Amino acid sequence: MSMAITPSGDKRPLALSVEGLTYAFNESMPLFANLSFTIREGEFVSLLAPSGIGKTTLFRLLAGLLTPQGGSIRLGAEKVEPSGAAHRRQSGRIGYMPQRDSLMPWRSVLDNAALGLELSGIPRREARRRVRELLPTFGLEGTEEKRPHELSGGMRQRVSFLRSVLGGGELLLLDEPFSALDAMTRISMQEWLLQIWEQHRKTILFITHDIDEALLLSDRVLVAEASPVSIMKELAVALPRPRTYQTVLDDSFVLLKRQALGLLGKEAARQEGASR
Ligand SMILES: Nc1ncnc2c1ncn2[C@@H]1O[C@H](COP(=O)(O)OP(=O)(O)OP(=O)(O)O)[C@@H](O)[C@H]1O
Repeated sequence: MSMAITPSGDKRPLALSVEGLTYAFNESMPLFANLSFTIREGEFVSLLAPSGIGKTTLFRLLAGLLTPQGGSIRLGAEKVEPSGAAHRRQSGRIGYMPQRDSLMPWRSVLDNAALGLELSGIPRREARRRVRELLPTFGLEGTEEKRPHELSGGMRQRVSFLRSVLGGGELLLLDEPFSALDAMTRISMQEWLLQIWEQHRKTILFITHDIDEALLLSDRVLVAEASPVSIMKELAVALPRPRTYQTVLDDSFVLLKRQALGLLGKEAARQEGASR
């Protein structure tokens, strides 16, 4: 169950539905205890969580790589089953973008970005055609034949994101994709992601430690404070779109951030104060 600070009248179908999820690697340290939350189709949801809380484990559960010890996970109407035919069908329905790009150093931008499509059985020629079509939108025009070491960190993350968008079905899991970037690149990547998302409206679950990033990008922020994660606090972000980095200076943003810090408690407010 999640505790909503703003009621939602959203009627879009559910893209992801987690109900009563329970999981522990060992009994003395449960990671999830009866956790429930949903994401609607086309929604951008951030999960604001400290390190070590179990986000990688959550992603593995959502992708059907681990079996819940209690509760259920549904992608659309279909239950995630960690084995058998259902899992094979589902494995293409989730796209995953890790913290650091996992591009293959010997492959060109074109071939790296086409990899997700190739793995889902699309012939190489067709996969490359689809990548070429999207390169300008992703700010990667003219980089087709470059190798990853010839690109900046931001460009590498864009290639990685392009691969996830092309290869990964209806739900994209983004695992702190900008945390390794310097502050300026990070801001331009956030603005870029806002633009891309507004064009594609993919369903996104975005993990971050950064309150500004979560509020700037999302429709809704879920807050996981401590292990085991059980009831997540929830904040609806009703800021108008399109948003740009300037949005963080608006009074309505500052008000919302104050609300978020209140939800997160004193510890987060102290850390936030220390980092300014
Ligand atoms: N295969 C495993 N066997 C036993 N314990 C595990 C295993 N995988 C993870 N853990 C433990 O579960 C906890 C959560 O791990 P997880 O990697 O999911 O956290 P995380 O939030 O992704 O961490 P970080 O932000 O540091 O990447 C950690 O204490 C970790 O040591």
